[in-house]
Amino acid sequence: MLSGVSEVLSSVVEDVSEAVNRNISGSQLLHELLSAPWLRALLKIYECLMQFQRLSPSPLLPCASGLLFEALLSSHDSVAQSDYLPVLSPLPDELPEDEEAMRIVCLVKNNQPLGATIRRDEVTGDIYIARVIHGGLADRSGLLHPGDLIVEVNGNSVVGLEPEKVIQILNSSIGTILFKVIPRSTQVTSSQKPVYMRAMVDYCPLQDSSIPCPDAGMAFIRGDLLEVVDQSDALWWQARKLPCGASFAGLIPSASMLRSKHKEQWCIKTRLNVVIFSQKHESTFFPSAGFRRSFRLWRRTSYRRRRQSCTSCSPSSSALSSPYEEVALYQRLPQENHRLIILIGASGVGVNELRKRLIKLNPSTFQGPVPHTTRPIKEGEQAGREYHFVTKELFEYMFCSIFRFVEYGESKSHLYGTSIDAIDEVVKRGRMCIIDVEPPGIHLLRLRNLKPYVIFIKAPSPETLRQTRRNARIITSYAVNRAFTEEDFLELEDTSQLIEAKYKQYFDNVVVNDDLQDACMQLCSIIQQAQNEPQWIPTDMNINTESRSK
Ligand SMILES: Nc1ncnc2c1ncn2[C@@H]1O[C@H](COP(=O)(O)OP(=O)(O)OP(=O)(O)O)[C@@H](O)[C@H]1O
Repeated sequence: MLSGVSEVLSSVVEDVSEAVNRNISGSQLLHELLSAPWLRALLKIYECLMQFQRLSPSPLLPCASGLLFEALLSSHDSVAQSDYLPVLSPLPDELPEDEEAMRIVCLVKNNQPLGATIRRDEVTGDIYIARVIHGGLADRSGLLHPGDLIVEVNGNSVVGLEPEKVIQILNSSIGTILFKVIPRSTQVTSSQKPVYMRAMVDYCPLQDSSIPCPDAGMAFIRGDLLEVVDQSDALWWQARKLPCGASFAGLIPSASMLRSKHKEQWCIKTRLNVVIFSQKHESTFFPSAGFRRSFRLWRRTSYRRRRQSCTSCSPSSSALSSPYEEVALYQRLPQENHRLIILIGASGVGVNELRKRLIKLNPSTFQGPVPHTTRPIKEGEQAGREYHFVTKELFEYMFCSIFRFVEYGESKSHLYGTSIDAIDEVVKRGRMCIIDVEPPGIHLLRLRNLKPYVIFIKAPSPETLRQTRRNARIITSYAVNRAFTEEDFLELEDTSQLIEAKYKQYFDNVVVNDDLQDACMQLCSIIQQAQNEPQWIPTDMNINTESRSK
């Protein structure tokens, strides 16, 4: 009867097809429905199930009796969805305390150094990883750490070997290097944020006998911007030079290390009776008497004397105390005061000429500070326009007690000077203050509210000076105003180099004053950038507050 369901269906379909032939309305639709394959398949399943039921099947395993079909399918689904990884047996509870886990590290050698230094324990003869260079091969592998004990390199036991011998094995390995190491029991994970610093001294690892690994050392010169990525060692830091070229860092002496090195060198030199710098002059950061012609006074007679005092290449006392200066990126906001623009250069190079031209070019933007003087006011002059006319007592008070002068000088028994207040006045008025000072004057102006941007006006070669200064006049005293001589050109180049060598760490930019027009245009664009684009500035601009109050 059950198998007859399909047969009944077939005969019904036959009848319906006859009705289709006779064009009876609706028969076509009914025929299609009854001939549908799904209906036939469904009937087939039904027939099979009925047949099984008739046979009364029993479960193969006794425990499976009573299983519901849905439960079976649900079990199948949950098994199919699970991951079954091999389960490791648990560690025994009583492991011996001196049990050491060995780690096998495989590094693929490329053109870069491995980026790790080693040291030998003099007592045990064990070889350890001393430091891992940031960004190097070993660091990027994440598998070698300072303090790891190296047991084997490429199958060679290194215990008791001289570090040089281990290096030899490492250097002679081609392709991959297999280390067997016992990791340091407590791993120190260093997650230091980089600190940005400007180098205030020069350093060359090849001339430093104390560096643990000269090959890993990084040379730098004053003014270089360094990204210090690791300061975990008190003596040796790791850093990269910015803008960043290398992917891995180099070793540099820490600030305290450099301080003691320079102190040592300084002591040796003073013992040899070599005058490195005028200690009194540098420690107070106060410029020697003498000032630029922008004060309408003359200073050139002291040219050679000044050269000795302010352009010696030796480290200054400030560099000795802070061999690195921490810096941060600063972007001036439109509502903030403009940064002070300082022009520095050898006397006669054209600093004053460039400054005057900039102001003439855009008098509503650029302005110089009004100097103070003790001389009496002349006819046609206006107080606060040409000069601030003050008494000698007030001038001396400003100079001695409140340290308000950036530069000062005396001419024909009258005192002249540029004060910080006069600079402040220009800045507060929303103008861009542009000033030329003697190099030591930079220190006094490194103030948070002024955020000075220092541009070095460099002398071109004597050859270019000869060509460009044919019609220029040099004023060597009130009485002498003459053409440049060959000696002036050589001296200009010489002094320019000396100033650069000593003060370059303070320069934000350099302009070579060859063609006057070009130099002026270059200055304009640099100043624009200084005011509107992010620049690295010392994190603490008030560094002179302390020295000035001494
Ligand atoms: N690029 C240049 N080409 C030709 N002449 C120049 C150039 N720069 C400056 N001069 C001329 O050189 C002379 C000296 O320049 P300036 O007075 O500006 O020197 P300075 O650096 O301010 O030195 P000081 O502070 O001793 O006066 C001036 O006559 C000036 O016009």
